[in-house]
Amino acid sequence: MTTLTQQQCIPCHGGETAISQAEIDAFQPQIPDWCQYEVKGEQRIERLYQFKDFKTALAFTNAIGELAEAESHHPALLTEWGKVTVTWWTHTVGGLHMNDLIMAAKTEEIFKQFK
Ligand SMILES: C[C@H](O)[C@H](O)[C@H]1CNC2=NC(N)=NC(=O)C2=N1
Repeated sequence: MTTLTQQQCIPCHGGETAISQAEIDAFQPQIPDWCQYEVKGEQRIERLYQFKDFKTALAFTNAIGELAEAESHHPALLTEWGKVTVTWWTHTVGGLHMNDLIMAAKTEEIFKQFK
C-alpha cells in the first residue's frame, strides 16, 4: 500500500477512469476523517475543518489553493467564519480518481500546520 502524501497528482485531460470502491476502501484508513458521498451520480470526498476565526479559515483556504495550483488538481472550497469545507472529485472522470485521495491526504498535512 503506497502512502498517499508521497504521491503526485497526474494531469487529467480526459480518458482517465474513476477508481473502484475497493481502491477507495483500501486507502480510506489514510484519510479517516473524510466522508464519501454522491452528487448526481458522481462520487466525491469531503471534510469540514474548523478554525478559531475567519482570518485563519481564509489562510487555510489559500494554502489549499496553492497546493491545488502546484498539483494542477482543484477542489471546491467553502470558506465560512471558523470553517472550511474541502471537497475533492475529478471533473474529467465524473467521480473519484487517485488524485482526489492524494489531495485529501495532502490537505490533512497542511491542516496540521494550522493546529
Ligand atoms: C490539465 C489539468 O490537470 C486538468 O485540466 C485538471 C485541472 N484541475 C482539475 N481538478 C479537478 N478537481 N478535476 C479535474 O478534472 C481537473 N482537471
